[in-house]
Formats: sequence, structure tokens, C-alpha cells
Amino acid sequence: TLLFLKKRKRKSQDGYKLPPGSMGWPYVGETLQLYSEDPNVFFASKQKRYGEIFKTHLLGYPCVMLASPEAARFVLVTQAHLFKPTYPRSKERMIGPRALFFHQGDYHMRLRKLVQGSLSPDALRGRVRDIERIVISMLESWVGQEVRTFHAMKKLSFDVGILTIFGGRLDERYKVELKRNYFIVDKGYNSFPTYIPGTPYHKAIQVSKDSDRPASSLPASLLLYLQPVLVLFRVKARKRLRGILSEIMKERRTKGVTENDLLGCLMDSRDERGEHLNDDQIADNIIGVLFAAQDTTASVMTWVLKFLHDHPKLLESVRVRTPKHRVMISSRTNLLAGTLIGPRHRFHVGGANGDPGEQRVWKSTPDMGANAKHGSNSQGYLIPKGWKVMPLFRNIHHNPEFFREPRVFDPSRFEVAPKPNTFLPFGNGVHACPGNELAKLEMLILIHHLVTKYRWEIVGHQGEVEYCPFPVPKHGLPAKLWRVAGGSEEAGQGRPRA
Ligand code: HEM
Repeated sequence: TLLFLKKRKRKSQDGYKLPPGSMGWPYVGETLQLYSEDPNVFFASKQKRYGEIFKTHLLGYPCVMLASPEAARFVLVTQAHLFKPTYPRSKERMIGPRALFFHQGDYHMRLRKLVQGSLSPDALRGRVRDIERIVISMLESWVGQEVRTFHAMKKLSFDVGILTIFGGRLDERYKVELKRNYFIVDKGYNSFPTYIPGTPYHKAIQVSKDSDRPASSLPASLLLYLQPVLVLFRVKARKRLRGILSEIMKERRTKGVTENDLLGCLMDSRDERGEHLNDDQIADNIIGVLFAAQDTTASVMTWVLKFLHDHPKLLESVRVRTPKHRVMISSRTNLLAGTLIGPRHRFHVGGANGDPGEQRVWKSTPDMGANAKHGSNSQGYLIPKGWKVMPLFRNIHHNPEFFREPRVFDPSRFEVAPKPNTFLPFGNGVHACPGNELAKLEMLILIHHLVTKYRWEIVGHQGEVEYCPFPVPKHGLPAKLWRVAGGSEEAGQGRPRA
């Protein structure tokens, strides 16, 4: 049973104690261990050793990790009011402290309603054609070239994010400037800023994974010395993003434009006292949604390409079903993942190899880290005030008790609905993802066009996973794409010669 204690004094009376676990070294705790090994292995080995609730010390904070569905629900839903979402300060600064992720209570609810409204199936109905246009243009620009799938998908989800936020009429020069500055900020956002050899951040700046970013051609040692300059560069890019948003808002106000996109909803909103949101509040939330919409969706779409490629029978059955549902994409937007491709072939959002939602916990947008406001007790353990609490979606999704052979890609597992609270790709409770319908729509449109008009080949050996921090196939899954007529290899131009 889940109880909570208002006062730590009761701890000794009731005999509640801290969960088992290790706090590691003074100050650094177990941070280096987490960052120098596969996070799957790190958390799975802890769970194996200490059970579903364990303590550790990461990034300077004592933490309690929750790998049980009931304990995660306790923090996210039933006792959510006892926990305050927190992020590393560097990330809060990058996104902007007024973004909804960092808040609880009335301000959070007000913003959440606005964001949710502009991402609802009703609002998305008018965006389908534009999303299709973006998807087709991305796929056509890929034909005949080797491209890292993850980067292509990042660009796709960025463009869809811009469409949802600013509608279909944003001036091209604004789009170019937003993209240029956003990707500079993004580069630093997901890295753990340390120069300690062996850590992913250190490796990332030694061997850039990003072929289309200019810094990658610089020698590693020079990059190390350039880090403080790069940080300043990012701060400048964040300021520039804010500046562009001000210009767009000013232009709309001068011209008296009212739009039903996210920016329009935020600009028009008034609270019960008739007060508008100020420009800082609007800007932080726009930048926040851009971040939340990007690597999450891009990493899932990268896995979709990989799994369809690796499972030709699945690809064929998706192709055969898709034309029947083609009309549905343009006429309805209340599609759920799986509707288009049939229940038998539902994708496990988050993939068998990881869970983008949970990656947020440590290194990305909406972090599940929470400060227990009171000493609280989960399944008989004490969570002292000020400790971070992290629901571990990854461990829950990989628990063989809930998902047989969890690491095997087997979409048929979803023919039977998962047990309650065991499958949470979009989170749970008041902070659950308001962009889930858009993400599913975007994926459906991509899958539809991919399987009906294109085939692709993965370049190089692909077995390993890297964390950016979302799990993606190594090097972002380099792949070549070509067109096929009628969706079948035989009828089309066929595989291009190398
Ligand atoms: C496959 C893609 C996606 C996945 C797996 C995903 C997952 C999640 C998860 C797990 C959360 C909850 C985090 C928490 O509880 O703190 C979340 C929150 C959020 N997501 Fe998504 N997301 C995706 C796509 C999107 C998109 C496309 C958008 C917007 C266009 C979006 C906007 C947001 C926002 C604004 C929040 C914060 C909500 C709040 O704090 O109230 N997400 N997402």
C-alpha cells in the first residue's frame, strides 16, 4: 500500500526507512558510472540488486528511483501535488524558466490547456495537408543520397513543430533564422557538460556524430578549448531565438493578425482577471514546445524505419493495408497509432530498444525529476524532503513480467492491451504529453508515404544503440532511399546500384 508521511518525525515511530541502494562517492555519487555505461545496464543492474525502488546519488542530488508501475503512479498521478518537477538549471535556462514543464498548479494548468487546445485532433485536422507536404519534401530530398535517418527525422519534426506553432504562413526568412539558431541551442542541450574523458559529452565533442554541423571538422583538442566559446555561442543563439519571436509577435500585433496556431492561442489568452501572458512567458513556452516535439518524435520515427527495414513481412503487410486508409489521413485526425496500420502491427512507441519518454528524466525536456515536498512514503519507504524522485519508464517497459521478451521487436504483443500503468510512452498524470496526437499523426503520415512510394537500405553494420540522450541506432542510422512505383520493389525502379 502507498502511504505518505507529512512529517519526518513519524519516520522513527512508523519504522519507515530509506530504500536500499548505494549513494556512491561523495559529491559525484554514481554520476560517472551512469554516464560512462549504457543507462539500460546501469538502471537494470540496480533494480536487479536492490528491487523496484532504490536510492542513488546523481548529478549532485540524492535520488529515489521507481521502477514499479504503482510507485510511478503514486508520484505522477495520485500524489502528484507532493512533487515539484525540476530540471538541471542549465536546461531550464536554455528553454526558459516560464515554460510549462517547470511549473505546477494554476500557471501550469492555464498553459497546458492552451498547448493542449492547439494540439487537439480538432486543431490538427486543418494541418494534415501541410504535414503531408513537409513529409513528402523531406523524403524527396533524401532520394539518391546517404542520409542519417535521425537527422532527417529531426528536420522533419522541427518543420512540423514550426507549422503547429506558427501556422502555415510564417515568412521564410523567420523559418530560416529560427532553424539556424534552434539547432545551435539544441546541440548543447542534451549533453552533460563535462570534459571528463570517457563521458558521452567528451566523446561527442571528440568525434562529432553530426556530419552536417560545421564544428565536426575541427580537431578534438581544439574543440575542448573552444567549449566555453561554444557555450556563449549557444546563449547568444537562445537570445536570438527570443528576438525572432518578439519580431513575429510584434508583426502580428501591428497587422492585427489573429491565428488559431499555438502562438495565436498564447497571445490571445487572458486569465480570469483579463490579463494577457507576457512576451517572456509566451517565448519560453514556444521554445519549450519546439524542444519537446523534436528528439522524441525523431527518435521514434528513426526506429520505425529501422524495424520496417529489418522486418520485410511487416513492411509488406503495412503497405497492403495503407492504401485503404489513405482517405482517413486527410479526412480525420482523431487517428490513434495503429489505426492506420492495423492492430496487429501496432508499433510500441519507444521501441524495443528504449523509451524516448523516459530519456527526458536525465537529459532532455520534461524531466520527471521531482522534489518531494514532504517526507513521503512509497510502498513503505521514506522519500525525504528535497530528494529527487524518478519514475523509470525504461525499467517498467523492459520488465518481462509485463512484456514477454521485452527486448524483442514484436508488435503483436499489443494485440492484448498492456496492464494498466505498465505502458507509458507519453507519461501519465498532469504532465503527460499534450503533443501525443500530433506525434502519432506525424508518424502515420510518414509511414504511409514511406511504404507506398519508397524503399530504403541501411548503410553499414547496424546493431548498436547510442544515446543522444534518446536511444537511436548508432550514427543515427545512415540510410539510402529510392522511389518505387506502387510501393512494390518489383514494379519500381528498384534498388540503385552502389
Ligand atoms: C513520440 C513522440 C513523443 C513522446 C514519446 C513524448 C513523450 C512525452 C512524455 C513522456 C512527457 C511527460 C513528461 C513528464 O511527465 O514530465 C511529455 C510531455 C510533454 N510533451 Fe511530449 N512526447 C512526444 C512528442 C511531443 C510533441 C510532438 C509535442 C508538441 C508538439 C510534445 C509536447 C510536450 C509538452 C509541451 C510536454 C510537457 C507537458 C507538461 O509539462 O504539462 N511532445 N512528452
